[in-house]
Parts: sequence; structure tokens; C-alpha cells
Amino acid sequence: MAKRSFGEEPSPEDKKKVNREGLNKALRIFRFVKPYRGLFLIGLVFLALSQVTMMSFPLLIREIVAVLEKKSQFTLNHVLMALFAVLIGQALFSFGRIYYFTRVSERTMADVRRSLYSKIVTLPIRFFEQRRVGELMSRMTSDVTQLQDVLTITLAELLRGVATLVIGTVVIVTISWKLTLFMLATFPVLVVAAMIFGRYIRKMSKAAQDELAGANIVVEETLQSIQIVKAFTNENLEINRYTSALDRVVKTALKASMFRGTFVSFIIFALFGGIIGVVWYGASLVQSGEMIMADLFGFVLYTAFIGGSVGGLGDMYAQVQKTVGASERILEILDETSEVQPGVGEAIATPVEGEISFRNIRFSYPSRPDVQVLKDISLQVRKGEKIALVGYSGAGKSTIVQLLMRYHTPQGGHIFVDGKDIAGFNITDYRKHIAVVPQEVMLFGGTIRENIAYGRPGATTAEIEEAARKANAYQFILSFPEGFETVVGERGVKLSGGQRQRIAIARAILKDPAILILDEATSSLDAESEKLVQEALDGLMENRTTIIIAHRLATIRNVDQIYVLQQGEIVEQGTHEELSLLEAGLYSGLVKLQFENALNLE
Ligand SMILES: Nc1ncnc2c1ncn2[C@@H]1O[C@H](COP(=O)(O)OP(=O)(O)OP(=O)(O)O)[C@@H](O)[C@H]1O
Repeated sequence: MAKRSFGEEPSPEDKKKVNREGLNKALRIFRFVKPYRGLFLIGLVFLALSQVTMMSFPLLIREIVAVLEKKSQFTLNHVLMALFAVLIGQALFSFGRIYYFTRVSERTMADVRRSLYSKIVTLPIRFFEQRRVGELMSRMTSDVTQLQDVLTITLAELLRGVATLVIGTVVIVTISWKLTLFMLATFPVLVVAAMIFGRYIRKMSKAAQDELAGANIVVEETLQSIQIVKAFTNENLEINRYTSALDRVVKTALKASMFRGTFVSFIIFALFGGIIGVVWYGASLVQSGEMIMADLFGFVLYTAFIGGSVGGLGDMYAQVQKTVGASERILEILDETSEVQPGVGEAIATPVEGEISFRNIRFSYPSRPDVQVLKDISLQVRKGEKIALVGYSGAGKSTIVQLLMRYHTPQGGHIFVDGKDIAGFNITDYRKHIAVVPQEVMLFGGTIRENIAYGRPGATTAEIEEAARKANAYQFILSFPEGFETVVGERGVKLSGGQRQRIAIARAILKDPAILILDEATSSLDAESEKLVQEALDGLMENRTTIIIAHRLATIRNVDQIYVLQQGEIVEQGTHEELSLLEAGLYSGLVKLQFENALNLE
């Protein structure tokens, strides 16, 4: 429930200083730009051209003043024509810069997103247990967007800022070194003030952002559990909760704005004070004949340009800081090792017989290493046999299946399929031979046809329909006006539990695996659905090695072997008849319990 909304997640890494190591690491992200370096270079050329034209602007204004002072070799028309040319050049070059940088950044970001997504979906389950979905979404969205901003805007701005600073300084030194020195004397005050205020402002904005993220969590939680909110008629309570969260956002934001306001007023005061100082000193130089009016004009204009670019550099630094954090986080995921790797591991020998053997398996989940979930589990399933895992909730039934699926690796012991350790198989090749009919069937947004075809992408229409028939799903699918083309999932038709299960069975039939895992649904269906699902399952289990995680014991009377688990250990094992005979046994206790429950329900 306490998931963070993505996008606004506070990232303490952002506060990191930009050191060389971090920068070097972050620069690795630029390998994604490499394929588009040609376009990038063109963008840079346009950037340089637009910068040069931009910087010639004050020079031409200066020239106009010089013409008016009759101290120029050009006429007013000449200068105005030049100004016009600069204007057109500026428009064209800016267009080219934006166009080419956007092309590079859009393509690069698509590549980054694709790599990130491909990496994430091929990572082992262990990885997903340690990260929240919101966090991964935030990598895919806000971190990538941060990179994109840098590529399209910040990088250009940074280069422009530096160019303005360098070219501008050269020009003003040439115009008058005395005035330049005077101007530079005002700089340190500004820089020190910017540093002190900047730190506070960043801290305050961060706090405001965190508060906003907190408020968004309230919305997310409420929307996710809207039915519960309504059932407990707690709408007003939630509104109040959100209101007080918003109050905190406003309070923090206002506090931050106080600092920002003070800072901006101070900077404006200091900047204009500086300019007034420069004009005053410059005017005295003009009066004493050391300088002409036009030069003073040009000087002030260039100074304003330089001031603007230096002011922007602080913001740029914050952007670079953020980007270093964002790319580090993206690279961290890209550097993880995928479990799905072509060519790694042995291909499983076909046809797969489906003989399974667990030998002395010991296992704890990586997130809780101190709790031993499975203790010395050994079991044996022969080809085509059906076994059931039974036990109280939390006994370790699902964990056994997770290990067979290779979602996790046991700390002790080995699992063999057809006599070979499964750890040695290529994971994709291996999992192709196992199908799972899960407890809660998840349907993807799409048509019923697509959802069944998920079992074997590329299956023909005839095969999909045949699978639906065998899964007892054909009838209900055709009862929808759009039949197999009916859209299901979040935005489509809602299917009932029994219908969803039959879709999952059809998927498994299409996959046609040697090994089948049935995680029985805990909620019982009505008698009719139950019969249809059970029939479909019986058909599916035929000639396949099957492991059933059983919750309702009535359905497993005919399995070849029942394993009763208690706290990660197999405490009983045998057929239904054998185990029922153990008077004080756990299994007969469970059977009795369910029998009594069933009686109570009737
Ligand atoms: N991903 C996980 N990380 C940490 N611990 C886990 C994880 N999954 C399960 N566990 C713990 O492992 C133990 C066994 O869980 P498991 O899901 O295998 O039980 P189960 O017998 O299948 O229960 P149920 O019938 O309720 O599904 C439990 O104590 C559970 O809390």
C-alpha cells in the first residue's frame, strides 16, 4: 500500500556532488548517443552558428551607435542589413539546432528506454523482490526524461552559456580592460550570494517536492483501495487526509518562495547595481575621452549577456547533478545480469519426459535470509505422475514451485529434471517446457485470442480455438458478441474467476508442456463452473507430470502422491487413502477440518 507514486520520488542521490568518478560513470550513458553522432555533430554546428550570430548582435547595435556618433566606416543601412541577415541566420540556425538535437535525443531515449525495458524484463525474480514497481517506473519515466532534457536543452544551454562567457569576456576586454576589471570586481559578491542562497533554496524545493510526493501517495492509496474507502464510508476522512497533506505542501512551498524571492530581489539589486556602477565608470571614461559612446553601449550589452549566462550556469549545475544521479541509477539497472541470455546453459534434451526430483533442498528468500523456508526437502515425481503439495498457509508449497521454475536458486541441494540439474539448463529453453495455471489469473489488456495465444505466440487460429474448446472455454467465449476478439483486461470486459481460469488452462494447453503446475484457486467456484474447470484441468493434466498446490483437498483424491508440508518440511507423504489412515496425521486433520467447514457451509 505504501507505494510511492512515481515521478516525484525524492532521490537522495540527486544531492551528490558532481565528482569526476560520478561524471565519468554518467558519461557512459553517452554510448547511447554514439550511433547518432553524425546528427549530433550537425546539431553542434548549428549551435555554434546560432551562437556566433547571437553574439554578433550587440556588436551591430554598438555599430549603430557608432554610426550615430559618426565614428563608423559603415552607413546605417549597411548595419541594418547586417542586422537583418543576423536575424534570418539566427532563425535558421536555431531551427536546425532544435531539429537535430531533438532527432538525436528522441532516438537515443527510445534506445535507452528499450534497453532498460529489455533489461528489466529479463532480470531474475530476485531483483523484483528487492525493488518496488514504483521505483522501476520512476527509472523508466523520470530518470529517462531527465536525460532527455539534458540532451535536448541543458547541453545546448551549457555550451551556449560557456561560449557566451568566453566570447563575451574576450570582446569586453578588447573594448576596455579597465571597465572589465571594474565589472569583474562586482562578481564575487554575486557568486558568494548565489552559493549560499542556492543551497537553501535547493533544500527547500526538495522539501516541497517530498511533501508533494507524500500528498500523491494519499491519492494513489485511496484510488487503489477505493472500494474499501467506500465500504467504510471514509470518503471524508480521506479528503481530510489529503487536505492536510496539501496544507503541508503549501506551507513548505511558501517557505521556499520566501527564500527564492529574497534571492531574486537581491540578485536583481546587485546585478543592476553593478550595471549602474559600470555605466557610471564607463560614462566617466567617455567624458575623459578614453572611450567612445558606442563602445560603452556595446560593453553594457555584452555584460548583460555574460550576466545572463553566468546566472544560468548555476541552474545548469543542478541539472547536471540530477542527470549524474539519473544516469547512475539507469546504468545500475543496465549493469545487472539478465537471467535470460541466449547461448548460456545447456539446451534441454527433447522430448522432455518431465521426471522431477528435489534432493535435499534448503532455501531462504534473499530478502529474509534468516528464515529458512524450506528445510531439506526431497521429493520425486515420475514421468506423467501427479503429485499434490498440501499444508497450512505459509508452509512452503509455493516456494517449492518457485524453485522448480528457477525464480530462485536454492542454497542447498539440487533439483533435477530428466536426471539433469536444472541449474545447468538455458533458462528460456527450460521454462518452455513448464506451464503454470496460477491461483489468480492475470489477463493482459487485449483480445481473448491474444490472451490465449500468450501460451504460444504464433499459434494459428485453429490451434487457439482447439485449445479453447479443450479448456471448456469455447462456449462462453462465443457467447460474447465479439467472440475471440472480445477485449479483456483492465479496459475490457471483466471475466469471472472461472472464466479467467479456463483462459489460463487454454494458454497452458497451447503451450503443451511436459510439466504442469497448478496453483489451485483458494476461492471456490459455483458447482457448474467448478465442474467445467475441473474437466478442463483433467484433460490438461493427462500425460503430463503435474504438481498441484492444493487448497481444496477434495480435488486431489486421485493424485499419485500427496506431500504434506509443515514449516518447510515434508511431514507426511503417501496417497489419499494411506494418509487418511494416519489417525493423528496432519493430512487427516486437514481433511476433517475441511469436511466440517463444508458441512457448516451447507
Ligand atoms: N518473496 C518472498 N520473500 C520473503 N519471504 C517469502 C516470500 N514468499 C514467501 N515467503 C515466506 O516463505 C514462507 C513460505 O511461503 P509460501 O508462499 O511458499 O507458502 P505456501 O505454503 O505456498 O502458502 P499459501 O498456501 O498461503 O500460498 C512464508 O513464511 C512466507 O512468508
